[in-house]
Amino acid sequence: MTDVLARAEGIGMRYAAPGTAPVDVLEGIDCEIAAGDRIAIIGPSGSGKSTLMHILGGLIAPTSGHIDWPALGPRESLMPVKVQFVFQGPSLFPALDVLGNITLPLFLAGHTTGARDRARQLLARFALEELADKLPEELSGGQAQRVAMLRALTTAPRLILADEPTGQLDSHTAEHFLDGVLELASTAGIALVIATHDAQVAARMARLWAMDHGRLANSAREREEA
Ligand SMILES: Nc1ncnc2c1ncn2[C@@H]1O[C@H](COP(=O)(O)OP(=O)(O)OP(=O)(O)O)[C@@H](O)[C@H]1O
Repeated sequence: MTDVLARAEGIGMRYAAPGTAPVDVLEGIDCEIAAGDRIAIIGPSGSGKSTLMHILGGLIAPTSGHIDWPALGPRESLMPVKVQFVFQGPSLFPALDVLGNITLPLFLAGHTTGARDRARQLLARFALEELADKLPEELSGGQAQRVAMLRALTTAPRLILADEPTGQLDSHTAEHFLDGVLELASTAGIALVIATHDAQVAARMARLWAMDHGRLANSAREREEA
């Protein structure tokens, strides 16, 4: 059985809005995510990190190249159980409390029994249990980011793609939170891909992908380890 979760070959992404010149935001990207991988994607703003993650998780299709998910199946089967996203912007549903938000993927997948208990345990694991009944508008940015990550963990997906998941946390809280996430991901066999501008977060991941103007350059660290 293959352990390749996602495999991209020659991926390109061209945005073409009516009346404007087309823009190539990704070009010629080859990459692979294996089961249990820990990958940091770094690179300047606008270099294409989010776009690449959205393609790798099947949220959008590339305009050129090929992508498949050998160990997961067809694109339409990926979400919400096998692949989860943590988006850069606010992504919690305003009308649901924190428990409702965390359990949403479980309900969508039909796993209703014990869902709220499981979510409470997850919150307690991160000392966030006092947030359980709060609405998203009552949370700080950093609390909302952590709840979004817990929502991604709740179905124990094979792959989580997280866009700047610690961007609104102070460095101590970010490190502590990441410790817990990495531990849970290891226990549950979840591969984690994180786009980050935080060097300390990137250093915690086993592999480093460096994006530059829509291209993926193998980083020094990955070259050294090859
Ligand atoms: N839907 C879209 N239509 C047109 N252009 C887009 C679209 N989405 C992204 N882009 C452009 O693609 C480029 C790459 O954006 P992307 O968000 O992938 O970069 P990023 O590296 O994640 O940036 P950041 O670090 O600021 O989050 C940017 O120039 C952006 O303006």
